[in-house]
Amino acid sequence: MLDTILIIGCGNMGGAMLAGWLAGGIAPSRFTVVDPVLAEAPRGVTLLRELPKGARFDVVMLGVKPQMLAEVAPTIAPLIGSDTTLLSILAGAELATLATLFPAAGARVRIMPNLSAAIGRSPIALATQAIDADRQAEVTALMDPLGTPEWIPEDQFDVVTALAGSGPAFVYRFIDALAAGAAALGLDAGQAQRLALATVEGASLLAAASEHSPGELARRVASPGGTTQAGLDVLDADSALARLAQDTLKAAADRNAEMAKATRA
Ligand SMILES: NC(=O)C1=CN([C@@H]2O[C@H](COP(=O)(O)OP(=O)(O)OC[C@H]3O[C@@H](n4cnc5c(N)ncnc54)[C@H](O)[C@@H]3O)[C@@H](O)[C@H]2O)C=CC1
Ligand SMILES: O=C(O)[C@@H]1CCC=N1
Repeated sequence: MLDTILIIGCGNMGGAMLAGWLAGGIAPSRFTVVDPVLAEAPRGVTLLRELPKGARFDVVMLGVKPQMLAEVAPTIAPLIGSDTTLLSILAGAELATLATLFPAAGARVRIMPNLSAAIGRSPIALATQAIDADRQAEVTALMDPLGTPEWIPEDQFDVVTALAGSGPAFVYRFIDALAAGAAALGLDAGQAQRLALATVEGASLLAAASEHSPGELARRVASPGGTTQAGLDVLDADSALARLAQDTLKAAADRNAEMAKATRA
């Protein structure tokens, strides 16, 4: 059973996952957080400034910056034994690196969530090696309150990190760009922001709930010869948006591969 959970590094992403677990009804008493900077932990969660000595946890989740892994790993390794499931959300930290740094772990799982874990709506990509089926099912169950867990081959982690991990930032830029474009055309800036956000929220929810693909939904918005088609023609000219999206994802995926190289132990 994955009852007790130690989170090492509870910043933006670790904090979002903790918030999602608590909102999903998991008892706060199951969580211990180690973070030297975090001002306070949610009620009922134990907050430590240093790693506990001699304690054992069913799950140890790494939530520090990837650049810190080599420095902190030797102090974390004594906490990890064959009864420990090691989870890592570190972009670019490969399973082979985790195996070198934490050889005693009973299981090691690489995870790529995003900040929507806080509201239980994150894609959760997972990769592992040589895990027994029961423990894998327990990890999936632990991730369920955070969104939609999907096990994927590790060699797809660069692109999945770009899409699912970094993706919210790209969507936020798109919202801002829509709002700025509308403001430039004369709409009040605050109103433009509200309308842009509500439009993206409604469109996403409808796409998620609909039996139709996003492409078909776009077709349904666009009356032939109407306003939408005039706008789509700009996005589609020379595949402008598609190329921009691909270039954006490629830059993020390439950076993830570089970070993996730099993090390799
Ligand atoms: N921010 C995001 O949307 C996503 C981040 N990630 C990954 O999550 C990890 C953390 O990223 P963020 O939360 O954005 O960074 P962050 O800087 O917000 O969080 C890192 C936390 O680690 C703490 N910390 C520093 N030294 C420590 C130590 N020695 N022991 C324990 N805690 C320590 C810091 O006080 C901070 O709260 C990274 O490895 C990143 O690749 C993965 C997916 C999405
Ligand atoms: O920007 C980063 O490196 C992390 C990984 C995915 C989202 N944030």
